[in-house]
Amino acid sequence: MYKISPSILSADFSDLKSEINKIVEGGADYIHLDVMDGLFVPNITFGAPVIKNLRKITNKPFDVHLMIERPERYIDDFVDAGADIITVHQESSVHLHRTIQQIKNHGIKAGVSLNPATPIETIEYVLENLDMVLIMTVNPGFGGQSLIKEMKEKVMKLRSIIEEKNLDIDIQVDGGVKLDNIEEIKSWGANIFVVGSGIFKAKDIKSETQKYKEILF
Ligand SMILES: O=C(CO)[C@H](O)[C@H](O)COP(=O)(O)O
Ligand SMILES: [Fe+2]
Repeated sequence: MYKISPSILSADFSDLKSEINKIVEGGADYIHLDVMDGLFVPNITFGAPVIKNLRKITNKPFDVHLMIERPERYIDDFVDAGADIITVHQESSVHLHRTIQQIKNHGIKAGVSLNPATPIETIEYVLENLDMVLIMTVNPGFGGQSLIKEMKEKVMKLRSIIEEKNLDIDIQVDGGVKLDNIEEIKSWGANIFVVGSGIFKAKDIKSETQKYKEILF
């Protein structure tokens, strides 16, 4: 039920193969891939061609977090690149329900992410179509930021809606997740934890990944 999804955003981009192998050896459940377009967020990372090449390294599920405007334009490319889960932002897609269907029609998992300022109510109408909701606990765009504690109420509210409606939806938390706060975030009701700088800025990436796994079980 509880999963770690290390984000390669803080990895050494000149050596992604060995960086990814280290998190896989450490027990990473997913590989979190942050795609940024310089429009939706003030930063640019990588796109589908890079992900397609990374696909050669591991069979671990690719958890693709799209921080791009009008993501519906690129869903097919990211599926072709090997995405297992595609998460789009509520704020980036005007026809959100249609975008989710576009993802689901490929037979992969669909997630929707909410910026810190976006309330849960904006996605209640699509919840039954989703496999995952990603609650951003930082303003998206960069790794290494501090978790916004006020997101506690949002995660707890979402968990109670999911239980009330008896839905099978993962709650992923992304941004500022560290060894010293992950247990508290787990108690809010999140079950998938994205960890970027907490893992990739550590001296021993493999053993740091193992520590996150151990703390959850
Ligand atoms: O989506 C993201 C930023 O927009 C990243 O996944 C997130 O910031 C992970 O990095 P860190 O754990 O260092 O906060
Ligand atoms: Fe992310």
